[in-house]
Order: sequence, then C-alpha cells, then structure tokens
Amino acid sequence: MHSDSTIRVGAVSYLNTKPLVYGLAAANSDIELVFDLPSRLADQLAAGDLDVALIPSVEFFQDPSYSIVSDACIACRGPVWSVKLFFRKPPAEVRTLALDEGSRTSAALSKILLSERFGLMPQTVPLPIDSRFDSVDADAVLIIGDRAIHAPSGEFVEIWDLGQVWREWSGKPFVFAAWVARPGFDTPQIAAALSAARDAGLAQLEEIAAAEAPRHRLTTEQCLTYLRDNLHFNLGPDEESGLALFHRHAVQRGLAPPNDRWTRHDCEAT
Ligand SMILES: C=C(O[C@@H]1C=C(C(=O)O)C=C[C@H]1O)C(=O)O
Repeated sequence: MHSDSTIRVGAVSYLNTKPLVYGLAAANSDIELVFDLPSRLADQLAAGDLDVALIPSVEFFQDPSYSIVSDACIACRGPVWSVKLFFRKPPAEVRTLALDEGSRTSAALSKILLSERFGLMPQTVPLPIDSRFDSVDADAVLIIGDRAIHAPSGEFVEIWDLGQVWREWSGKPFVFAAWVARPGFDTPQIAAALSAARDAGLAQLEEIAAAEAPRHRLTTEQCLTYLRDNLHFNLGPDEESGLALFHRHAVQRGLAPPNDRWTRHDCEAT
C-alpha cells in the first residue's frame, strides 16, 4: 500500500541504471522505486501509473506536456557497449530488422542510421525480451541493456555499437534515457533527489562495480569501465545538443512529432 504522498518512480532494470538510483529509496522515504524495461516504463508513465520514470528519450519527444525533471540521464560520448546492432547481412542489404522489446530509443536510432547511411527502410519485427537471439532470422538484430553486453553466438558480417556509430556520424553525445515526469506532477524536490542519488552512485562506482560484476559475468574492472567510461550520467549542454539533433532526425522520419519546448533549458535545436 502506498499513501497519497508516495512518489512512484520507475527506473530501468539494467546494470546501466545502478549508479542513478544509488540509495534513492533509502534517502527518500516518500519514493517507491519500481524497476522495468525502458519501453514498459514509458507505457506506464503514459498511462499515469508512474509519477516519474527513466524513459527512452524518443518517448520523451512524444508528449509535449512531458518535462525532463533532472540533470541525471543515461548517455554516452562514444562506444556505449550495451546497445548493439548485429548484422547477418552487409548493412547495405538489410531488408528486415529485429528490435529488442525493451528499446524505443535505440530502435529509432537504428532506423535513422540505416536510413541516413544506406537509404534503407527495413521491415521491423519484435524480439521479445524472453526470446533467444537466434529465434528471429532478421538480417539485422538490435539488442540493448544487459543482454547486449555479451555477444550472442553466431556469425556476424558486422556489429555496430550504436553509441559509437552515432558519435562518428554526428560528432555529438547520445542520450538514451532521461528522467521524465507525467503531466501535472509538480514536486520540485524530485530534481534534487535524483541528482543526489546520481552523485552518490558516481562516488561509489567501485563498490557498485564489485557488487554487480559477478551477476553480469563481468570482471569488476570490466563493470567499472562500462559504468565509468562508456556511460555518462549528466545531461549537460553537449548532451542536450545531441538530444536536439536526435529529435530532428526522428521528426524527419515520422518517429516523433515536432515540438518546440522539449528540453530542460531552452536549447537550440542545432
Ligand atoms: C545504454 C542503454 O540505454 C538504454 C536504451 C534505451 C532504448 O533503446 O530505448 C532506453 C534506456 C536505456 O537503458 C542500454 O540499455 O544499454
């Protein structure tokens, strides 16, 4: 049971989110933290079942009344390691694309990159979260999060790390997910609580990496490198500029509506 004053916060259930929610519920007795796939968090926020959630950035674009409520986010400035597109055929020949059920942003990013670089609009099929990678015979398969960290078995013509491909193509950071509030939720202290949790997580990265590594079949060093070097958790001006560019491409392809007021700060869509 939760009282009326309980704030329902939805966080991504992957390793990438551990530093963002470090001590969050313990430090804020009014926060009830629930974990789920990014795509499901977006659906729950849209349904009003959550007050604040870490949702895919492309989902933030969908509703002009959404607002980003924190400077904490999941971003990268190069290879991200946990968002990969596996090609069974050369990229230029891709006709079918399987999309991880957990993803919305990387699904959109895959379409944008295949369209921009090869003029492709592949037919898409879902890859359910509980389905094995080899259960789909699509020409290219997107997987994200924990299951993308270890390469699936199979022969691949090419593997794209989408953080890296975006960076090389655009020169900008990429924002995968941000903390977004449902319309009407107006609790200013959530911003400080989410920033403080992120800062606490970043100060404890070694401990988090040591605790999480075994269950992800990683060494502590691999886990630490992922959390410290691949991922970035601060939504600064460069990240916002990357977000603006992603929004523009999403609009061009009909993956998001145009929207003038979607950033935390008034930031130019450059
Ligand atoms: C870096 C990642 O970013 C994620 C990718 C998302 C998406 O594609 O919609 C959403 C949230 C993030 O968890 C990852 O999952 O590995």
